Amino acid sequence: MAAPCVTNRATVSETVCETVSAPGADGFVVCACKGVRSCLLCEKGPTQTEPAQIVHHYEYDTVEKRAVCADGRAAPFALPGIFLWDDFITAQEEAELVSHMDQDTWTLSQSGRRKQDFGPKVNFKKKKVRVAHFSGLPALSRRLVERMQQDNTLCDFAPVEQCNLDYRPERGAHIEPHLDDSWLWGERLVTVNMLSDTTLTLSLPQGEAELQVAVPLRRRSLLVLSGPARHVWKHAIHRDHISQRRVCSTFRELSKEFLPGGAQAELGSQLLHTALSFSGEPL
Ligand SMILES: O=C(O)CCC(=O)C(=O)O
Ligand SMILES: [Fe+2]
Repeated sequence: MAAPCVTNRATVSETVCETVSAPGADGFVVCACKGVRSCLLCEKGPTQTEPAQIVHHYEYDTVEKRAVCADGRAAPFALPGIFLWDDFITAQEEAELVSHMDQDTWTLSQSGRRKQDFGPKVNFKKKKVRVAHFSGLPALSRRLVERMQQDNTLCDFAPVEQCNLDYRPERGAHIEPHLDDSWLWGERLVTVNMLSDTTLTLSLPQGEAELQVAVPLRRRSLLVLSGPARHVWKHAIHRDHISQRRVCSTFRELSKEFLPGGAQAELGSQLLHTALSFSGEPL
């Protein structure tokens, strides 16, 4: 595939992140980055870079549902597995949701993010799930889940986990390109985007180069990733796509192994029962 819309991508090399004990400008006390992750609190100078990589830039056309070369010089291609629902929530619901989140504790996470988790405690490496402290999805999510189920794409969507993330530009918050787990988590990843517009970047190696597709995420919209967009393309939120505070809630369903007929169906049913009680407190 010819793709002339190109830049060089400098890859950040490992930044060892010390714990910062003084409060930052925004009142946060420590940084939680580990390994290659970093944020503006722990980056004390320019980070070292590895040789630049060629990147071919595309934009996701939400009407045609395909990736279009940013300068129009290469052929568009289909990118299945992206569903966008604009104005999924109202401005009033958004304010209420974020205000509730802000009454709970936000836990520091990697790459300058903060998070709140409503779900089982999971060790993905050891493939262990602990249900003990899980009390369900938050009460306010009941209405959101019921609304999701009104669309064909999500009519049988039954989430067992909700993760709220808080991204702020002053912390350089972002999320590195990654694939979500698919041992425990099922086909659809559903995210509600709040407080500001942003861009989700999908990436795929292409020989020595990389394809990147910018997917616009409007404030108050809902995004579903499935199929190739969930399992083949990595997803990321780049630091320079966070220009104002952004909060999102990601809902995840169970994989086949944890559904009726699967080897861990009993555990799955227990998780679903708890999740959909909507009486959750953050872990
Ligand atoms: O911030 C987002 O929209 C994506 C979050 C994400 O990819 C994740 O939590 O796995
Ligand atoms: Fe993810």
